Amino acid sequence: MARAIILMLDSFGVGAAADAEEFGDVGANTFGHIADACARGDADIGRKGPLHLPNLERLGLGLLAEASSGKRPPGFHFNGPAEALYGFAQELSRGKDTPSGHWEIAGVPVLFDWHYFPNRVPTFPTDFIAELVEKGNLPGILGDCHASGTEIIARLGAEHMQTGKPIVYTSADSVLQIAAHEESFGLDRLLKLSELARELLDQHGLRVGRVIARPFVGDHADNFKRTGNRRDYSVLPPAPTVLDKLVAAGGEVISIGKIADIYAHQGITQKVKASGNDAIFDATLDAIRTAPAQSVIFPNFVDFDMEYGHRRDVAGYARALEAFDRRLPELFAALQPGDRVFMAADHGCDPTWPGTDHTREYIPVICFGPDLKLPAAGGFIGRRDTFADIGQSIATHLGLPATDYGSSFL
Ligand SMILES: O=P(O)(O)O[C@H]1O[C@H](CO)[C@@H](O)[C@H]1O
Ligand SMILES: [Mn+2]
Ligand SMILES: [Mn+2]
Repeated sequence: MARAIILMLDSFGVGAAADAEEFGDVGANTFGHIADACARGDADIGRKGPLHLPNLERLGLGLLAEASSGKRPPGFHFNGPAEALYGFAQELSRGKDTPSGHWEIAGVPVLFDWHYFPNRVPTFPTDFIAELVEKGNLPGILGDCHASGTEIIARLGAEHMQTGKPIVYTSADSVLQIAAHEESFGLDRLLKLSELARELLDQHGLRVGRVIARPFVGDHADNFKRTGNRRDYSVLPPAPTVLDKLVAAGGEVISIGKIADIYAHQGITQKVKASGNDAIFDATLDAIRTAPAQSVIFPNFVDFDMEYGHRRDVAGYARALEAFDRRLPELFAALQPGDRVFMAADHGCDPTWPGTDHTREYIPVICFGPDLKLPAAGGFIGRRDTFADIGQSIATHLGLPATDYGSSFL
């Protein structure tokens, strides 16, 4: 029975990509810089000492990071042979955003330019905001700027609760985010407003990747906290992905966490709601135990990005990686013959880098399965020219029509 499990470690980059200069990201390295900080003793909060990822290390993580960044991360001494195919990939898509990375992994790179909002105040077009205010029955909006989502709710959350004006902001990504209080503004109202924003952007011809609803709770700047009720409203991928091809062939695609939102609910047959890396890991194990042949099981481990990368929380990122690694034996035990696990990321988000945005990096590519025969010479699959090599390998494994981009490493 053939199945594919895609473990998306959101933002886990392994060193500046060849074109990092165009993004101001020369020298960025999410994995390498976390390992450096841990080795220096600078990430001893809730954990201690060098970064310890023994399971990922045996799958080739240290080896591939040396190949992608030119430097073996400190503490990673395993010289192989790795228990997986391992390599790293360059992104073909023009943006370093989540949809571009995800769609490319599924065989569809984004070769057009998204619309980005300029880094000035106001950031959004005035006619668009006027229409949003009118059609959304709003007293106005707050924000209208670039911001980090946690900082802006601390700064404007109280005013939002007093005035009823939602907080509308963006970042270096092609996103429009709306933060509003779950109770005082109302979750349903926020979701409807986000849908309206999506429609209006499309009508205004603004090719914005996602509108993101960011509900939060709390009653004071010190305790405002975003909840798991986040929703992303994406445009459709520009061509059928390997997920669409599997669905067309009668297979199952099981989204765990925010995957369904990222693919605009296309090429998905089951949606499992889960929030937080641990709950997502649990749901992944459940799906591995029950999914039929011809399935893709696709979780996104978003905490790496949302809770630690964007927050520039190095110790938190290290803790989350170590927690993920500790749970891998549960996954190994649940796998069945014919299963192939594809471990990847969608972009970088170096927690030591200036600002709070993503970083243009290579992603790790790791593939293993209980009955996958590894070449005697070792499983290094080199530098892949596009993330789409993963989608193409999935198409090969599941016997689906080839995707337009990528070459299979299986
Ligand atoms: O700062 P927060 O609101 O977490 O926003 C981040 O999350 C967005 C979507 O992943 C990114 O575009 C980035 O701006
Ligand atoms: Mn992402
Ligand atoms: Mn992100």
